[in-house]
Amino acid sequence: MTEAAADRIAELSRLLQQASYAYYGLDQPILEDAVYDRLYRELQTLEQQHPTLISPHSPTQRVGERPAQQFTAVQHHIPLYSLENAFDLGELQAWDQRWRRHWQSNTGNSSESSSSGPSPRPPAGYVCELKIDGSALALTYDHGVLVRGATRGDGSQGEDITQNVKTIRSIPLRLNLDHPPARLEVRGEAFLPLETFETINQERDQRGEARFANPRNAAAGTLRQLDSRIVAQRRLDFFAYTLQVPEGVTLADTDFQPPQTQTESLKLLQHLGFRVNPNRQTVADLAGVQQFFQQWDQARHHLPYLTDGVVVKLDRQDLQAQLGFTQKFPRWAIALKYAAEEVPTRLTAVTFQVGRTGAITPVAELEPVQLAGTTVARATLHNRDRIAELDLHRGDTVIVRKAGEIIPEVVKVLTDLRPLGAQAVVMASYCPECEQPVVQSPTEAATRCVNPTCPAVVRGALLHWVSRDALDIDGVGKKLVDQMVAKELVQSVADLYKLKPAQLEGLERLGQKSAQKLVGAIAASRQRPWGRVLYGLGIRHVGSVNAQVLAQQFPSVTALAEADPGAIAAIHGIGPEIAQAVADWFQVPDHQKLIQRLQEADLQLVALAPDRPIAAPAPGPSPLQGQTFVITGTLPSLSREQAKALIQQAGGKVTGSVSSKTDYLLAGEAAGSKLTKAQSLGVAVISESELLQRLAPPLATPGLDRSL
Ligand SMILES: NC(=O)c1ccc[n+]([C@@H]2O[C@H](COP(=O)([O-])OP(=O)(O)OC[C@H]3O[C@@H](n4cnc5c(N)ncnc54)[C@H](O)[C@@H]3O)[C@@H](O)[C@H]2O)c1
Ligand SMILES: [Zn+2]
Repeated sequence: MTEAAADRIAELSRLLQQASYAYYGLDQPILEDAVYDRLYRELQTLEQQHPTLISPHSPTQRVGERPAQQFTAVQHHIPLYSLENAFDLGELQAWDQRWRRHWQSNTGNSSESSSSGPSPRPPAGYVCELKIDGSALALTYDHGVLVRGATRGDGSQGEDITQNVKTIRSIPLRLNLDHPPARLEVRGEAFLPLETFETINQERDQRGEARFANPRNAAAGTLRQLDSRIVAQRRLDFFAYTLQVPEGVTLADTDFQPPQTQTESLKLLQHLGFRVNPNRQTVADLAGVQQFFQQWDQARHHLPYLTDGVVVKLDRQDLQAQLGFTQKFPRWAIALKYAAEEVPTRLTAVTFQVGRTGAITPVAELEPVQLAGTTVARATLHNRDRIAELDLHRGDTVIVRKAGEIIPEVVKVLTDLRPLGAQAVVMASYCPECEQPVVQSPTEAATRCVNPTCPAVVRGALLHWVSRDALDIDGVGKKLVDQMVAKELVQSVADLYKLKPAQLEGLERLGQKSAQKLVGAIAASRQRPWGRVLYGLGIRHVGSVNAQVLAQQFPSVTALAEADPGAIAAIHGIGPEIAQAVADWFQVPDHQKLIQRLQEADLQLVALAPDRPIAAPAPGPSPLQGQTFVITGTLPSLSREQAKALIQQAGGKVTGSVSSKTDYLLAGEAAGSKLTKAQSLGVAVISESELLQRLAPPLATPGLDRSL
């Protein structure tokens, strides 16, 4: 185990070092920040578990990079630190506990508040500031005059970029004080507004130069331009966030009032002539922090500059002084990061999924990670070509991406972190469902199972058929479809229309009544118009909109099946690709058979006026033969449409108004005038369950010989 850990530590350190150099030294990152952060965290955790393996050169032991050659290196008067990251609220709370414990042990266990429990609570307030995605600057003002501007560098040594800093208009060259102290240090973030960033990249494109990956690198690169005139053109901006009085500087005889809190510091910085980010808030507790964080999660996207989190700082500067710094971070501040869209994780296995078209999708099974606010344990690998392109191997560290609502996908493999002797991942050659050999399409990347009775294909076809935009059959979900296919009750969508309640009863969570209801819902789908049926067939490229267009132009299945692909392609909005897919579909004998069976099952394969009466009842027992029903009120479980279909299927007739010819009024809740009329005419009034009982006996008894 230690050996594996040592290997991983070595690999991670090497990669992070490379990335850090590319990032700070060249301003051309090779990793996304979020990916860097996670790998860094992994290294940190491993080092904590194996402290003997920590090297003094580990990326966890240092801040930033040494200053580059082209500028004069300068020693910072006060070191610049990095910030610790919290990736969620749990980590924020852990930080809160940590500083409190540290404070307790360093201040002799005394609590300023009256409580003396295990967790001391010095009165804390927090300042929430947006974490500006730019480059840190250290500014030195001697007697109120800007004398030096430096990059952070490795935290103790930075680069002297005073000439460049002086071009930034939001940095005052002289402080707004009549009697300034001998020295003041100001820190803040230099950044490029998004708009400027875009312009710079366009210019770089034109000159054939590499684009900057993000505004932060562009800002850092700009600050280290040797020609200050270029810097001046680029219009960097600056937000100040720290004001410090170096040790030994006396404030007597000055008009400088040292601030006691970060809140006061920010106000004072503004007064001194700096731009301070207005989007900040002083809050009493972590709930306030959370609220600020959430508020800016969306709002930050409307800002003209990039932010990647919220910096939370203890407001009281006496607390800050008592807590001090670790080797890299202040103990009194933390960066709460917004959810990333790309993170690294490890591939544990590759599985294969069969879709309704038989297409086989390789799926990466992953060590679960938090990504864009959800836990991700699987990601799509798309197809065979993609696997090859990624050069995916078992045990690889991969980068998964999830933006917006998109399904997570593997976008990259970190080959530097590949375990020794790892085996390449290859596409399945047999269908994982039916074990038939798969077929590689000659024209596209897809690999397919071409077995028409492959359970996965049948299940997919059924789920598509019952979906909302297709036949919209209520109550048929994935679970039920899985069971119907597994029990071989249904092998084609046409089989649905032959189902009897008795066959469905006993399937998981399906009683007599719900089986009845389901058959009713299936029967009701016979009324869906031709366009929906066409969409339900699941012809490739024929989405619900295309299906409507086709159904309008070709008012029957025969017309469409016999149409020339050229005629189909000529329709506005339909192209040759769709036309060919339609023509091909009708060529397949299995599909022709399906159409015939759907015709027999009385589905709408012809466009008709919408008020077309319901089709003739399906063959079978007709317990309601010759009886006339009227439906009123809200039924407890069936929709009116479903009840109507059930009655008609059993040979009954449904009319709209009660008369002496009405045999039954099927009444639900809130039945009104029809009920009164039925009662006055002496028409029998029945409930939904009474109706279902009338339908049930011949259908619900398994094994009953219905040919009697
Ligand atoms: N992509 C890569 O390959 C790569 C390599 C190295 C580092 N990085 C990135 O750099 C980060 C580490 O760099 P870092 O040490 O600069 O830490 P950091 O950027 O995570 O946090 C510290 C910095 O935040 C900035 N900051 C912005 N707003 C602030 C505010 N209101 N108050 C205080 N500070 C504020 C300051 O510049 C400060 O130095 C990592 O989190 C990583 O995302 C990326
Ligand atoms: Zn198969």
